[in-house]
Amino acid sequence: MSALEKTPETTAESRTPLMTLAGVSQVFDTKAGPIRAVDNIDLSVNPGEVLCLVGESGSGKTTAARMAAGLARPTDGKVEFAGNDIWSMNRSDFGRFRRGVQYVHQDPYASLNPTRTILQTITAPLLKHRVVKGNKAAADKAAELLTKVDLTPPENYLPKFPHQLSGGQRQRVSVARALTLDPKLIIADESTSMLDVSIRISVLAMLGRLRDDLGVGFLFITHDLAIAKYFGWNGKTAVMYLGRIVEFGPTPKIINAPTHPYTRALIDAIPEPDPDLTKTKGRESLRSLEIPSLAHLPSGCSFHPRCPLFEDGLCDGEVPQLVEIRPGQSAACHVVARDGAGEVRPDEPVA
Ligand SMILES: Nc1ncnc2c1ncn2[C@@H]1O[C@H](COP(=O)(O)OP(=O)(O)OP(=O)(O)O)[C@@H](O)[C@H]1O
Repeated sequence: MSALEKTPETTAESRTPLMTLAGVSQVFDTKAGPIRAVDNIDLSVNPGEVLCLVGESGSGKTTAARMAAGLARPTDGKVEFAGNDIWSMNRSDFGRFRRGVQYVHQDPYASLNPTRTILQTITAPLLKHRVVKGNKAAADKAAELLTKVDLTPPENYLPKFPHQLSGGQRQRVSVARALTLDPKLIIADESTSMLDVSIRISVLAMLGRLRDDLGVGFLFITHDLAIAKYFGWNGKTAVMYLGRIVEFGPTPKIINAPTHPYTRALIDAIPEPDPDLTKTKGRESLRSLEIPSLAHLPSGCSFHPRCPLFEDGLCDGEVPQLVEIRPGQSAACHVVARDGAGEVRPDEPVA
């Protein structure tokens, strides 16, 4: 049996994370010079766990996700699946890894083949990878998967082409296709951001049910902390800024008791009148709204030109490392590392 056939849940070493990014960086050559879209990040997702990756546009979330999915090779660092370095795997193990990690894109229209019916879209991987034998069994399985993503009755959807479906229905088809190969990890990259609010909520609810019923791990990417709160409350959240992780911890702590000034600013930016989120609002205001270019990163902490806690000579010197501020919650901030983030207020319901 190959090392990959033993899933982490079924082995004695059940503490092995499903997915690990260890010291991973990605450098792109651009006209403005080389940019570190992802700079030395460490992340891991345990079997069945949700890890939310949150940050503004351009913070490096998709680049990190593409490396986790094996779609891009890191410039530095290691990507491991079930404890195995994916870039040292032989072809068949790499294929098994790729089947175990499924990517659901932001734009389902771009990721679905417009010339294939939904039946063809779902049955193609089932037949190619011999999950089932024969067209009849594949069609039955496709119907079962559409039912799982609430496209019912499935026979109404199987003969249709992507353009005949709404955005929310197309995204459900993308999720059904991601489930065909019984993945261990789903990477959902802004999977609901293009949908209208009411449809977004119903697709999120469907994803939440799959998360609970299938025990599959999620790397859930969003620019919106309110969505991370909704989907990843029982999991962990990493906040990215300009290619680096600036805060990491259990989602309730990140939402209700953020320590990094950038996380606090993100929470301030949430327009929704959410009483939990507004509790932490209005603590400090940013010194600048301008996001620096990755090609000309500020020295030291790259958040320092915007940061309300900025201290001359401290914040513009060294790059701050992630250090534990409260149990299980770490932040990369010189000032918070030195002064602490204060006690969690009694009215902050930290799980
Ligand atoms: N192939 C590439 N070549 C050059 N630069 C790239 C490439 N891919 C991404 N980048 C740059 O890397 C940075 C991070 O991009 P990335 O898409 O990972 O961010 P993101 O947080 O996912 O943002 P968004 O939500 O807008 O997709 C951006 O400045 C982007 O322009």
